[in-house]
Amino acid sequence: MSVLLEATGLRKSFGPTDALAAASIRVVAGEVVALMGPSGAGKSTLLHCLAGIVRPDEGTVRYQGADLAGMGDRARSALRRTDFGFVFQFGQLVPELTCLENVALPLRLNGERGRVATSRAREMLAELDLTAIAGRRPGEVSGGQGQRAAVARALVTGPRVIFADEPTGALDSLNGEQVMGALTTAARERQAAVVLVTHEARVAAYSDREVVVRDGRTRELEVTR
Ligand SMILES: Nc1ncnc2c1ncn2[C@@H]1O[C@H](COP(=O)(O)OP(=O)(O)OP(=O)(O)O)[C@@H](O)[C@H]1O
Repeated sequence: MSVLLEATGLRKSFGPTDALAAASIRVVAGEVVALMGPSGAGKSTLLHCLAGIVRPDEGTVRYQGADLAGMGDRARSALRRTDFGFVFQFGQLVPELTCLENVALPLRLNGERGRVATSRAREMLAELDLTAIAGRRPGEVSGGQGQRAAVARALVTGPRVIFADEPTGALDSLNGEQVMGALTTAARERQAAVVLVTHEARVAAYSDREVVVRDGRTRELEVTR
């Protein structure tokens, strides 16, 4: 199995708060990893370090062998656009754009022509059973539909890793199940890895592997599925 991401000995402080104390993790191609643990344990900070959004004070993050700290800001931003996808708790779709335009947006930002971007976005929405809402704005769809559109937007560029921070945190359990089902099925079909932050066991149950974060430290949990 090829290692996509490898973080070792991560430390990160925000003023007097040690968000990460000694965090290490490996993510291989195509696996779904859940970062579990109590509120304030450092899960989101770890996710942000892995995605090159936050720079750790100590330790290294390697993506396909390349140290993120050794890349310039532009190279890191380009990597986030081409190789990574993101799903957050509150979708963060652009409210003025339709769902179709939202899903096409990452392709447009990567320089894809409008017609090609629209047609791929349409296919992605269809795959997630969202054709009916293509022309609606995020304010005109349900929370679950909006989150699935956010999943479509994260997947449309064909990323190698999808980072999902509490993607079902604002949903009821039925919608949460649908979003997790859509995210993990589509990711597995594409051999994309998913790094998922959650504190809910039923959400973590969609993962292949659980890593517990406590007081900024990581611990691998043995799970049998
Ligand atoms: N930008 C920031 N500035 C100051 N403190 C921060 C910042 N980001 C995180 N922290 C602090 O670092 C610690 C870890 O936060 P983090 O968000 O990583 O935890 P978490 O496990 O994701 O929590 P939750 O489950 O509540 O989202 C917390 O004490 C938090 O208050």
